[in-house]
Amino acid sequence: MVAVTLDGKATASAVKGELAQRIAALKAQGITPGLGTLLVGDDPGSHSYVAGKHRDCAEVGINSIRIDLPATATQADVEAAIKQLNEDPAVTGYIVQLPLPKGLDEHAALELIDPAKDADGLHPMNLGRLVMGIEGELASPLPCTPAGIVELLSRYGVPLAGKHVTVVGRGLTVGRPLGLLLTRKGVDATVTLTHSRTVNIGDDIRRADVVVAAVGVPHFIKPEWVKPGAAVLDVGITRVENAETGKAQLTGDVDPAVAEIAGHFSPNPGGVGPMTRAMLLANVVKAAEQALS
Ligand SMILES: Nc1nc(=O)c2c([nH]1)NC[C@@H]1CN(c3ccc(C(=O)N[C@@H](CCC(=O)O)C(=O)O)cc3)C=[N+]21
Repeated sequence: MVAVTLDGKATASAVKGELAQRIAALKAQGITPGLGTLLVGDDPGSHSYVAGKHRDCAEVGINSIRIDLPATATQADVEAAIKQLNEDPAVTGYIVQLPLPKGLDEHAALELIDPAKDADGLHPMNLGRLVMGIEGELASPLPCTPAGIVELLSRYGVPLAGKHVTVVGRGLTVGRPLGLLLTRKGVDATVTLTHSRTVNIGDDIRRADVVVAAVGVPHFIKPEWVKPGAAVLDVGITRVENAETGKAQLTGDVDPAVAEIAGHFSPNPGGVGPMTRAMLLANVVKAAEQALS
């Protein structure tokens, strides 16, 4: 069997097309949504992701505001930049690109983001609202990668209600909030959240109708662990240097042989990454709409 590809690039394009219409409606009312990014240091991966986010903004008609700080920036520099983004009326929503360079306090930085401008949904108040299952007006913006995963599965008709999802990785941006999202009323999956200290992880993966790999270990998920027909999403990515060319190569968390066992498979790149970016734009548009009402 060859798995159906969960094409994140094409799906993200469709999402962006829908957002462009909502952005046009906002502009007709005199409002242009703005996405801010704060990037600290010179990690090439982070630079490439942030550049992608600004390209997306240009494509759909969102203003972008970019603050880049050198690797030598202090915690006070980072906090001053956050204050500036909180106060800038052109910024509807923004993100602090993670990880911050060693020595800087990410949790302290996230706490300082104005929760109403938190385009990642990673402020403690917004994560708390997600835990509490608050809906409507006060609902938190959803963390972008988890929201992108749920949106991608939904657009391909992969069911989640009553299904068993095994999430591999408990990080702040993917695994931990994904568990919260998948178990919400209306999504209704049963989740096993696994991590580096899980014993016999293959057993947890073999039970799953949907496997989400977000560990950052190249080709960690083995074909013999996957139930035939399961949906497998490859989220983690590692830059591995090619021994011959010396060029950095992107390698996902899933062994490519899994594509022959799975029923649906999201590649990396071209899978969840573009969806993450589309959900970020969606959070900014939603924040602009809410500021209006
Ligand atoms: N505050 C914060 N929010 C984030 O959402 C966040 C973050 N920090 N830190 C790093 C991770 C990683 N991340 C990606 C987003 C898009 C792609 C993406 O679009 N990837 C393309 C390839 C891009 C390339 O070639 O470099 C793809 O998968 O096809 C990848 C990774 C967001 N993150």
